[in-house]
Amino acid sequence: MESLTLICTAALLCGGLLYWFVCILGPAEQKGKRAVDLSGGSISAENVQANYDKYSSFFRRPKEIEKSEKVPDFVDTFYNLVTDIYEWGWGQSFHFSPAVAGKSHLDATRLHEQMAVDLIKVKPGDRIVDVGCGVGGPMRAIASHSRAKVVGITINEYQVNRARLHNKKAGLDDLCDVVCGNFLEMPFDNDSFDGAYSIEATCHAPKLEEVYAEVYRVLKPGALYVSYEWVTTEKFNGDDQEHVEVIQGIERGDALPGLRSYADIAATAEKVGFVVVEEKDLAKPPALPWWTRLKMGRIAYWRNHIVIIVLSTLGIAPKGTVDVHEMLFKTADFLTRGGESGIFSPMHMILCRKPHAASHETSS
Ligand SMILES: C=C(CC[C@@H](C)[C@H]1CC[C@H]2C3=CC[C@H]4[C@H](C)[C@@H](O)CC[C@]4(C)[C@H]3CC[C@]12C)C(C)C
Ligand SMILES: C[S@@+](CC[C@H](N)C(=O)[O-])C[C@H]1O[C@@H](n2cnc3c(N)ncnc32)[C@H](O)[C@@H]1O
Repeated sequence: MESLTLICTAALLCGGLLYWFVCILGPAEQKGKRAVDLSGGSISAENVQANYDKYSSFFRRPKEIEKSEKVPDFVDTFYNLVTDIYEWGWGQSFHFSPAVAGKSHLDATRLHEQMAVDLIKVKPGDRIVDVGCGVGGPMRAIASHSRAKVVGITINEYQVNRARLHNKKAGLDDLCDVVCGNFLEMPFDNDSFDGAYSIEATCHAPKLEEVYAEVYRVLKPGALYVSYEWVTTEKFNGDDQEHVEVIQGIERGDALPGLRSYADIAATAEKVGFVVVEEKDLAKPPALPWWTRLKMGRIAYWRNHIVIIVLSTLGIAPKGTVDVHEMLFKTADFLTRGGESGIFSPMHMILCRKPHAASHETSS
């Protein structure tokens, strides 16, 4: 009898512990993606490990990543590896946003996205482009908020399929369209959009000038473009070893050919012909820290790591997923350090206008 009680108590305790581990510690962010569905995007399961090794080798030989023409391919590989983990552990919007007192992460994310489309002043029925659209979290929020037609472009085919699926499920496929392509050579006509935005995407361009010039080309004269840029701030000191370690950690874990300084953004926009209307680091106080969400998730990341190890051992998650997750785990720490020290911002906002003619409009 006594051993039966012992067995029952132990079973109850184990069940309780499992429930706490999986449910109370926080289910992964989005109901849409489950741990058992984690894949290597368009990469077949048996090639995930090799592709991860190839991705990390770019950083072992720094010269590789400096070759601009290789960057889009390398970014595509990165998003094959991380897209499912992002969706599972973060949601459908692949960006940060300042925390907002009394609001959930999801609400804060939506506010940050709506601000972008409010800034470019579009009307219902206007056609706008989302430059580097991910799986379309921002696109859907922006289309519902503005009733503008949004065309997203991403280099990653797996994301195109995910985004189309989500658009359909959300009943927004009449307003949202997605194409697979390179934002350095967009498959769109000159002067064909009423507005454009990019959220934490142009940081992947080897040369910012090239992507800004493309956005400029496809915008109608008079139209506005807003971008949330990843930058090093005025607090970054290239002679400080710790600063350099943090910034290189961010570059390695986020497929960046090299973070640029906040001071270069407006000059680049002007160089391609834009008139700069406004420039502001949205991470600066009184905005609340964007990195608290990342920092607070640490216990859940441990839980996620164990789940991934188990799934990978059972052959459910592709071999290599553990390495990818470990890389993201480290990246979360570098990003948090970048935010806390103030040397890095993922939301340096620049708002620009394509002038009506090659006129002499001046920046405000
Ligand atoms: C703009 C970019 C991506 C920004 C963020 C959306 C992502 C940057 C780091 C990512 C993550 C780090 C830790 C992961 C965690 C270990 C895992 O268990 C669950 C997913 C993470 C939280 C993941 C989610 C997305 C990020 C926050 C870059 C690429 C230009
Ligand atoms: C961090 S994600 C941000 C996605 C989206 N803006 C969001 O906030 O959810 C960066 C996006 O830029 C896209 N991207 C990067 N380089 C690109 C390129 N050369 N051409 C097209 N898309 C690119 C990636 O495929 C990815 O969709």
